[in-house]
Amino acid sequence: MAVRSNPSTSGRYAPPATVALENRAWPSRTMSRAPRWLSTDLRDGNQSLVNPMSPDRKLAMFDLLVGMGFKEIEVGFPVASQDDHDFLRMLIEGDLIPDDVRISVLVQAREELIKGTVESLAGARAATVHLYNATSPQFRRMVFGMSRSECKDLAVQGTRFFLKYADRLLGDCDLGFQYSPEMFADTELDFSLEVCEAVMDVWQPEQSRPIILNFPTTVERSTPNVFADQIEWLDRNLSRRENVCLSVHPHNDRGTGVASAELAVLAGAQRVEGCLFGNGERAGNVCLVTLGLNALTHGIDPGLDFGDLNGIRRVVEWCNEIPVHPRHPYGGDMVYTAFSGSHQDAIKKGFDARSRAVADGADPATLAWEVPYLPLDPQDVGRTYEAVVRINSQSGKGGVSYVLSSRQGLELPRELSVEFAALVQRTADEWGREIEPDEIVRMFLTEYASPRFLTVPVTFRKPVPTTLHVQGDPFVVGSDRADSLGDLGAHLASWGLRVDEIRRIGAGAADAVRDGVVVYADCTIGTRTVWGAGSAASLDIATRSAVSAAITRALRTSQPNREPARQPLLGAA
Ligand SMILES: CC(=O)SCCNC(=O)CCNC(=O)[C@H](O)C(C)(C)COP(=O)(O)OP(=O)(O)OC[C@H]1O[C@@H](n2cnc3c(N)ncnc32)[C@H](O)[C@@H]1OP(=O)(O)O
Ligand SMILES: CC(C)C(=O)C(=O)O
Ligand SMILES: [Mg+2]
Repeated sequence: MAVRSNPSTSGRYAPPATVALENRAWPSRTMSRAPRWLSTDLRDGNQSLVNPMSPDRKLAMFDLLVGMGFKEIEVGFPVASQDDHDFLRMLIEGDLIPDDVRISVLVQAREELIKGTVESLAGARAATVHLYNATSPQFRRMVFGMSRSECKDLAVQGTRFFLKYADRLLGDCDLGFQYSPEMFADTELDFSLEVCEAVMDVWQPEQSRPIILNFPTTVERSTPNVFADQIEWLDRNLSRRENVCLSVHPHNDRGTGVASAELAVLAGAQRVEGCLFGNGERAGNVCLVTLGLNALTHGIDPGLDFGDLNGIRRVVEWCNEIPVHPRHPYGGDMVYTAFSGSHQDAIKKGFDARSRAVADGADPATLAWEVPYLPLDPQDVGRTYEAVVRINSQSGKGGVSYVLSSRQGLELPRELSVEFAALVQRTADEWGREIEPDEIVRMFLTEYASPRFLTVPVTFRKPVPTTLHVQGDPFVVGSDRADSLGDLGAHLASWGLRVDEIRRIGAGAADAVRDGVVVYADCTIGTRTVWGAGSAASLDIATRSAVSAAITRALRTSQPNREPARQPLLGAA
């Protein structure tokens, strides 16, 4: 087969530009606090949708953002469409903007559009006008047909128009100003700086009237380290730095929007613009959920409330009419789920260690989160531990034990869990699908317990050599009060059981043993070791039930044509 030549090697795509930056500082910094966030869900997010949001969807998104704690929200491009304009008016006239929230609106550097934008803000208490024009060589050449100085002049004139109309029309508004050199990442750095300095010469930032300079990777083309270098270079070279809020607006065309934002913050960015779940043009704006929860998992308060992430996701999906990917960091359906055996084993051990620490007095609210394979405690984002472990043919004993323990409070002895996990795995292979937790519980009870004997006392005619694994406290339940495990063995022998050994397992606090004990009997029947399980309020009945179950199993499994487990087991008797 002929191999086609790769276009990247034929000169059609160029390697990224690099930045000559001496002694770059960002690689050795760590983030110590969250940046300011601006949500552009209602602007960059909305402008990228097949169906831009209807007014009720816009309002649901706005309420969500306010509820999460966003203090800066770009609510639209009011001169772009009647819908955007009307929504802005509704927010202002309906007094729907909380006092501590600043709205922002986007506009091109064109006089009539700036005038219309300023007019649309009449009555607003606090607002930022966000002016932009592209500055890259490609745009100057192909889109605007402008020289560098003409392109700079576009930004300068735009700022002047803004001042002119703002002074005339918005006397009482606490008005902020933001400028973005669109296509910043593709623009010569010295030219970006030149344009921003010229804009600042007009705006004259001061402590009481700062400026937001916002640097977008309008189309992400470089690796995040290059963007970080660009931002650190600006951080060093911008004048009036103390009155500049250095903001970034990463897109995700190369799939590195989050990394670009994080490295940019290390490089000096103080503010990040993005969208929830990474909605936005093409491959999206940077995802603010990921950024916020990345901060949280480094012990940094993101200043945003992610406590009901499923609820947040539902609103976002409804507004955007785009589903969130099941593997989306932190918010996807499957991101707290392990199917594979070794992961499940480690997760179960992690949870067990946590339970032990809590039982020893540790406060779960401050106990370090160390459960393997789970970067975040699912409960911190309103998820449960329910789906942390799911069972299919890739699963092992750790996962199966986790399900029985978390669902039913059953703490299986190791040898039994090995045996049962093999049965589950064979069944999953046979069925060719995931096995639900209830099916696993049912499968265990069907296989190892003998409901008929649960409450019926049985005397064994032939002694059955047995090792008992007792979950619960045999000394405080039922009528089998005994002073030691040795006494207990003697007592059980009086019922015809030859008990070779009694082992204690489990803490005994789980549902299954709250009112009694669970006994797992490891019986030697003929030449075989056969397990049975029984649960009852008193130890002797639980034991006889377990041994009876083992004998029944021994008979059943000695039949040559044993039927495979029937599918589905849910609801089976
Ligand atoms: C990277 C981003 O996300 S930027 C935001 C993009 N968002 C949007 O564009 C959504 C809203 N936009 C719109 O609805 C429309 O573009 C409008 C209403 C703003 C303007 O509409 P129109 O003037 O009819 O159309 P259009 O956008 O095609 O105009 C392009 C013209 O504006 C110029 N232009 C484009 N951007 C800018 C800018 N930022 N500043 C000044 N002029 C600009 C172009 O060079 C072009 O000029 P030409 O007509 O002389 O060739
Ligand atoms: C308007 C600007 C900031 C933008 O959205 C971009 O360049 O991506
Ligand atoms: Mg954008």
